[in-house]
Amino acid sequence: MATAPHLAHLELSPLPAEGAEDFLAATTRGFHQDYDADAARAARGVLEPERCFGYAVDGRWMATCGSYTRVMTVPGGTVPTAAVTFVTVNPGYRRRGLLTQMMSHQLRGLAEHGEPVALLWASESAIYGRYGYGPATPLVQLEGATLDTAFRSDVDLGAGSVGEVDREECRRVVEGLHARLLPDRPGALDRPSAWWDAVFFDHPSRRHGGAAARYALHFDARGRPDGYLTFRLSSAGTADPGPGHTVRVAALDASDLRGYARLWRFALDLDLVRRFEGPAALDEPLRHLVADPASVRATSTDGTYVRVVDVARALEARRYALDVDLVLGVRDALLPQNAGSYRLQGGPDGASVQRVDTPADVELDVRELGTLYLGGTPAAELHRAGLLHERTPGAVAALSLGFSWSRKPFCRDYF
Ligand SMILES: CC(=O)SCCNC(=O)CCNC(=O)[C@H](O)C(C)(C)COP(=O)(O)OP(=O)(O)OC[C@H]1O[C@@H](n2cnc3c(N)ncnc32)[C@H](O)[C@@H]1OP(=O)(O)O
Repeated sequence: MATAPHLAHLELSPLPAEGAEDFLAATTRGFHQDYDADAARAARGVLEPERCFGYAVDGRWMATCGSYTRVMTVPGGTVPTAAVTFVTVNPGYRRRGLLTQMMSHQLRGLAEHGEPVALLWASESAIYGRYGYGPATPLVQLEGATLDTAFRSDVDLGAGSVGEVDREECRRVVEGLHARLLPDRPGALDRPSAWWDAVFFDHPSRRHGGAAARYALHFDARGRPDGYLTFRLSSAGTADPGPGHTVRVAALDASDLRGYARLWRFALDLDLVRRFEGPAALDEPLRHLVADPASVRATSTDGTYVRVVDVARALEARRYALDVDLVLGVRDALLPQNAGSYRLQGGPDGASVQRVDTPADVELDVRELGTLYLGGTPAAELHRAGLLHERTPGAVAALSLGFSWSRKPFCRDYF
């Protein structure tokens, strides 16, 4: 007979090297999804058991947590990053502090292992601030009517073309392109080889009512692929073959603007399609290509959340748009060893950070530092909201300019 939750003995345990099955089943249940053997196989391909743990009762996981070893692009560099995932607590065990225990345990472990930054997608935006995670990569949901999206007459589509290809051909091109485009996009993650199967995994359970994923490449004037598009058509309400589909653009990128523009035209000009939607970066060029800017509606939401686990190493990993020399006073209730005053001397060529005893120019919580870290939100905005305290006049303006970057952060990888 199952143990009653209020009588269960709860002790954090690591996930054994073998036995991921029940762990994955518990996470699936935690997200109210049906267990699917193919999806579990795909998840196992990237699972790092030594980074997973939780609470088991009667040999079954009642709370789960884990992370992946990734590297994230930051302005002008990269930083080793724990991509946090699998966070669930079984309904019988909720709201008795298990998540808080798991978050504390995980953050202490990351600090010990020297991983300076943790990153996650929050299922609900109210959960993770209390653990020092700040919303760092604003995510924009684009949508509109395809027939309204004519481009400005001065948009150059170049002399290339777009053609549909199968998944394997697209994947080969994207693998090369991703490595080339990665350094230019703060917030983006590297993709160790096992991740490519996960990125191109297109199981029906992941389609959210849409049809199977389709793939297209942009070929430059000489026929070389230099851009790609992953899309699916939502078939909701369109059982008959007439017009009325929505094209969901899952990913679109190219090494130059002409390819980018032509890929969008391909998606927006699909016959029988009347609406488009898809996730994009805050600085998505599409909004500037259309003749009628109102034809592309953009709703901003929270994307990934950053948790700075080691202030000095995290700040040294990035570069700064302008020279900054500031002392930041950082509060960190969960990782007291991370709290303190740090002198940041940085600029376009690099940065150095030292712990100091001098008074801070700006005081902030580690959560706000996470929000600032990738340059997605200016410090002045947080200051206006009362979330930073300026002790030296002008310090917030300097922080805003220094932390800004030429590209907005964006993360295309869901984990
Ligand atoms: C990175 C990822 O994997 S994101 C996925 C997160 N998981 C899910 O959304 C799956 C469904 N939800 C769950 O499994 C659980 O509700 C969890 C994991 C979100 C929370 O687990 P619990 O063990 O109940 O959280 P715990 O008891 O430690 O609560 C800690 C605090 O967070 C608050 N909290 C917990 N969940 C939520 C929520 N969904 N929304 C707002 N606040 C929340 C609690 O009220 C509590 O607040 P307090 O410290 O002020 O008292």
